[in-house]
Amino acid sequence: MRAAGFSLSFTAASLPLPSTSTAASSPRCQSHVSFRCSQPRQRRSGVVRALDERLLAAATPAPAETEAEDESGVGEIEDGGEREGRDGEADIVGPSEAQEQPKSRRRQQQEEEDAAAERARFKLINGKEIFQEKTYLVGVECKRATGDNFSIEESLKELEQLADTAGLMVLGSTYQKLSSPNPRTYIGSGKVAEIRSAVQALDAETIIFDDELSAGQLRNLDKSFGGGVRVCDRTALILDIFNQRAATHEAALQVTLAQMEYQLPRLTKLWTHLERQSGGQVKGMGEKQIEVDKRILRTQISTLRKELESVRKHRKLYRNRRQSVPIPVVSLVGYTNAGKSTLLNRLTGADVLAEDKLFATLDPTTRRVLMKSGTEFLLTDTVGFIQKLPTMLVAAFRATLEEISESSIIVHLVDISHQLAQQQIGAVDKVLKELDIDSVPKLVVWNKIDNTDNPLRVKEEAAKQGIICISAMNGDGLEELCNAIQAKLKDSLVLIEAFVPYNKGDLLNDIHKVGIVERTVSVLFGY
Ligand SMILES: Nc1nc2c(ncn2[C@@H]2O[C@H](COP(=O)(O)OP(=O)(O)OP(=O)(O)O)[C@@H](O)[C@H]2O)c(=O)[nH]1
Ligand SMILES: [Mg+2]
Repeated sequence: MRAAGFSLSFTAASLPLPSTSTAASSPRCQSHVSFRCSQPRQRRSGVVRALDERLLAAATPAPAETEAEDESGVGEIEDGGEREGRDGEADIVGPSEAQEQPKSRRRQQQEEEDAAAERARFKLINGKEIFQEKTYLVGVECKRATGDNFSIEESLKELEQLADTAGLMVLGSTYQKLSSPNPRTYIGSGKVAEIRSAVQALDAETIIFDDELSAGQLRNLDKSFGGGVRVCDRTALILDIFNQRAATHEAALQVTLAQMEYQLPRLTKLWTHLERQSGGQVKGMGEKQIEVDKRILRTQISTLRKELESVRKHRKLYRNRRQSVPIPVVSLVGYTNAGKSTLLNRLTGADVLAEDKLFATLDPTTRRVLMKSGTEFLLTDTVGFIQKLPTMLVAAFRATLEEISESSIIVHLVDISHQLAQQQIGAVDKVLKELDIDSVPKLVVWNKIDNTDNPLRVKEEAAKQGIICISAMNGDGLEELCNAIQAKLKDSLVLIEAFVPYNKGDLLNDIHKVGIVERTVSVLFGY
């Protein structure tokens, strides 16, 4: 008997594959506050919603200070009412009908203009209608912060970008230098008064704080600013963006879970007026109500967790099935807006949304990349990171993010044209460490080289550090990147020696795809 075939030495991986995303709609809630406005804002949408909104609407009486403010506001906006009064006085001196008519026409015109301006504030973002709330931003610069961190100006600039992504209209911002944030009100009482004046002058509707506020801080700030202004924090804003952008069932479940966990300790602020009404009884109405609400919320959280678990089990099964094709997986990680989706689209011809907004991507997408050498790998694009990433969000997205840990290598994409590239690298490394995935082999890649002032100098600097420079936008450096990925993959693959009979030649094709063939020897033996 004669046997002939190829004796091969090749390296290959056997790794799990992340799932590919599918589209579905996410839940969205509406907010309700209506004040100093010529038209009711029934479709108004803001940053702290859902249960907060329902409870706030039912429970919060307008504080005296706000009522006074509202009255003046109504006077201001219902200009017509005031004029009518003045017209009434004028009647005594006898205004002619001819004089009244242009006035009422002017009033009507004014009302129409106001209504048009109000309508213009509804923006369509990701297919959802968002009301552009007028927003004011507040931060604290802690003196003990280390030099590695974002400066307060930079952090507020990023908060402004986040607000813009959420569809808010930022009117201004301020910050205070403190040794540490005030435990009662985050900022000092003088600063609270200053912000109150600024917010009134600007007619802002929402104040967003640059750090996560405790339940107590939120309650105290709510009281200080009065019921007419919504107070929320960076975490609520990020959660809101995630809520707006969640496109798959799993992402929507994860975001809702994170939102509920955020709301649970903060429910107290909504019912305190009922506690006051109870007149010092041992257990006030509010206290009972809040216990009921917390119980409802806890039940919802545990139902959500179970649902999420079953979705994940299903996805894991799907992933395990795909593991039978052992193609190495390369995960793209990086700060939000670094260009991950643009790179995936460029390398694979995928059609993932890539835009100049933060958190454009939430759900992982995986596509095949075929290199010139004939070798294939799977490239996964996933959610971007940000400094001060809310812990409940990291927890909720842990399962999605942990898939990164099952990759052969991680490509850390950096927007090198960004002023804060170094800080962003630090923030990404921190999250990778938190997720325990800093041990996966990593390739650092500088993107947006075309957007730098001096690309040549940046390339020289990168070469010194063994870093690859690319432009996902115009394709510069992509071949070099693929070669570097291939070289790095080789390190993570295992060596296999195999004998492939000539009559099983099709296997050779598969081997070339899943691994890197190092040596092929034609063998003829037998009888
Ligand atoms: N000039 C330039 N712009 C780029 C490049 N790569 C991406 N961009 C732009 O950067 C913006 C963000 O790109 P995305 O691909 O959405 O970034 P991302 O990392 O996926 O962002 P998230 O999904 O939010 O985490 C888009 O406006 C891209 O057009 C590049 O190489 N050069
Ligand atoms: Mg993206």
